[in-house]
Amino acid sequence: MSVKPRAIHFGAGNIGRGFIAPLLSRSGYHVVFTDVDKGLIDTINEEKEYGVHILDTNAAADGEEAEVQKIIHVKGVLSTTDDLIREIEHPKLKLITTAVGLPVLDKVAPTLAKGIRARRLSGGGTINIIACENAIGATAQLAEKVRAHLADEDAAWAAQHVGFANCSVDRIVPPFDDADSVLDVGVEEFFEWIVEGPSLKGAKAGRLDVPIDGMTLTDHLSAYNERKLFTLNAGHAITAYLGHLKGLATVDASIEDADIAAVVRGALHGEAGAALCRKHKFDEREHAAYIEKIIVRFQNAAVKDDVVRVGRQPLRKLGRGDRLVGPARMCTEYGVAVRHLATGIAAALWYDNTEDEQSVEMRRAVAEKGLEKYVVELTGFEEGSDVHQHILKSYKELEGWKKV
Ligand SMILES: NC(=O)C1=CN([C@@H]2O[C@H](COP(=O)(O)OP(=O)(O)OC[C@H]3O[C@@H](n4cnc5c(N)ncnc54)[C@H](O)[C@@H]3O)[C@@H](O)[C@H]2O)C=CC1
Ligand SMILES: O=P(O)(O)OC[C@H]1O[C@](O)(CO)[C@@H](O)[C@@H]1O
Repeated sequence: MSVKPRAIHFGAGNIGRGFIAPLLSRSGYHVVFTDVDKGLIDTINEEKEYGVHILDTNAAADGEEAEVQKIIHVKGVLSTTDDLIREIEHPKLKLITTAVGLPVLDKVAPTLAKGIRARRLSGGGTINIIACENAIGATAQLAEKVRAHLADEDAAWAAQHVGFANCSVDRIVPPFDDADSVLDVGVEEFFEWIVEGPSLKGAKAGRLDVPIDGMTLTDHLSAYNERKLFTLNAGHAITAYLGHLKGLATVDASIEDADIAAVVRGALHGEAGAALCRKHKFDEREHAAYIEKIIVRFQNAAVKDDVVRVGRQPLRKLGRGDRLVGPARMCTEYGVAVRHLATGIAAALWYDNTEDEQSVEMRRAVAEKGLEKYVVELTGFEEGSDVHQHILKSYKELEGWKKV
């Protein structure tokens, strides 16, 4: 039996293979992927390794080959079988992570509950669970869903032996098909994984028994979470929706457009950034540098990130606490005028992609309910309020941006 500590990662997709597993693997964990996709799990078990290609725009411009990091000795188990429950019982298991998409946590929760019960009955030790999804408090949401499936004695055991820690994950990992193996992934060099330290359980409370190289622990996660979601994700979404409107295919092409870059910079520096600095007391100069570094990441042509990937599921992205309406609401709370963010929200409302169910539902609702009422329903900004008016005004103006 391997003596290595083990980690199970739910979702062997882009973030799982391209971000979380590489950090776990280089920190000495044996990584077990679990996924609903049988073909993917079979391939993981056949190939047992894959490459992480670092997509660096400068190297690509100089005609250099991308650096490839090999991830070896990985294993896969199908998430719908009892093999997964046996993995959760495994005495060497230390950590469970997820990157499946926020709505899928509903499906992961009953399996985790079953695994926690099995672990208790088999005398297993303490584990930690971290949901690496693009949402504030994703692990807390998962914890609540898991508890709903636990019997009292299992819940009592879990309260002692299972840590649920929220986190913020940041690395752009688009779909990648420039390699021979379907398991290979292409990633930007940058990454940031910030985890709520006080929620971790183990030999020493507040930290992992086997630390992860590249993971930062913090006592102030909510500030970092909002900083990331309301900057990286906000700017990314605005770039994608405006790019789509102008008929541009990728994020790098969109951010090269001067009109789009002006809206993105206006939204991030003068609005979301101003509100974040007021709320969390971030140093203004450091925050401005953080924003500009993100814009350089968007400009990375080697990443070739499709606007339809970044704009996927617009209704989720228009959620009240999410990347567009969230910072706009924070602005109103901290006395910052909302203009460019209103343009971003309007651009999201224009997002018309028949292959995206949420886009279809949203465009139908705009037509059936009328924009005025629908904006109130989605954003909570009252009809006639300053932000509501600016969303409507931008929506009209953006019609002129549409590629005919
Ligand atoms: N791709 C990126 O650059 C980033 C993504 N994220 C977040 O990470 C999460 C995953 O995103 P991606 O990796 O891009 O998606 P993806 O679609 O590449 O991977 C998701 C994987 O989850 C699997 N899955 C679906 N239902 C499952 C279930 N019930 N049990 C186990 N596996 C299941 C899918 O088969 C797929 O392999 C999302 O919440 C996303 O917002 C966060 C930061 C960066
Ligand atoms: O994964 P989501 O929430 O649909 O949004 C795409 C966003 O997530 C990322 O994949 C990573 O943070 C970004 O590339 C993008 O802003």
